[in-house]
Amino acid sequence: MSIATARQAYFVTGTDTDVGKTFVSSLLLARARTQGLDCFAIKPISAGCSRDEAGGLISEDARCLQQYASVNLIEELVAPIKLPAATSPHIAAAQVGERLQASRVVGHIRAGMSTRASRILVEGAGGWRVPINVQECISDVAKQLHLPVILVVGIRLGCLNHALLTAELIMRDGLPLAGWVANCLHADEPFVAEQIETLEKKLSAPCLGVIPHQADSNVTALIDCIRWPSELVHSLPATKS
Ligand SMILES: Nc1ncnc2c1ncn2[C@@H]1O[C@H](COP(=O)(O)OP(=O)(O)OP(=O)(O)O)[C@@H](O)[C@H]1O
Ligand SMILES: C[C@H](N)[C@H](N)CCCCCC(=O)O
Ligand SMILES: [Mg+2]
Repeated sequence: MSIATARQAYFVTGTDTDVGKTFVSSLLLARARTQGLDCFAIKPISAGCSRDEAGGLISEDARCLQQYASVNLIEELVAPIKLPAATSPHIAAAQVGERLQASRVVGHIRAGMSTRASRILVEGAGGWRVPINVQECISDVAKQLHLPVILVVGIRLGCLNHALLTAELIMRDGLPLAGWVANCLHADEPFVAEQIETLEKKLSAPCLGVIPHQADSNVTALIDCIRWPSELVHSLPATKS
């Protein structure tokens, strides 16, 4: 098995909710797919699910991720925990009389990850320290999985503080930050280049891509804007012997 086809799995977090974790994960899947790699993503906790005609819960994130995956997982594996309220997972769970537990969430993810693939993503819920119960956060799920982390930075005013705090916490939690992605959420955002330059200087992990605002949300047109962390390793210049 070559390095390119060896299994690589990452936990995808963001500087906040709605910063493009699903969008960037879809883009990474689309890229892996064009490289002929087996890939899929799991969205372990989906809060804010809509309802189908039969009253069943729909995880829009999971549907989007499945659309770009090349490995077709059953819905229960892609989106094992679906909650109707569009709020923090611990509140959404309490609304339906449930209590989430990191070890059980991890069990669901491991079940999904037992499917063979070269590239696997696990999308978090909101940002790194989003509570899943009174004691535990979504970061505890990532920690128990021991996965390297990809940080999606939604480029907007305030993202520098959020990105630097998140990167610091990921490393303090003992997980490697495999890379970060600058996701341009808005077409008319001022000082985009300056903010990205600041992050390049202050974050120790590599930038995996700068994703422009894409009005029609068509990720396929953007596959050259991003790299998987392993691709950066391969693009490093060879050392002289
Ligand atoms: N580069 C972009 N260009 C245009 N629209 C974008 C871009 N990135 C994200 N969006 C849009 O912003 C919205 C939020 O993105 P997304 O759903 O990926 O966020 P998220 O971080 O996954 O949120 P959640 O915390 O709910 O999982 C979506 O409507 C998405 O299509
Ligand atoms: C419902 C939403 N789209 C996310 N899935 C959950 C976001 C939780 C954010 C909690 C918080 O940081 O205050
Ligand atoms: Mg999402």
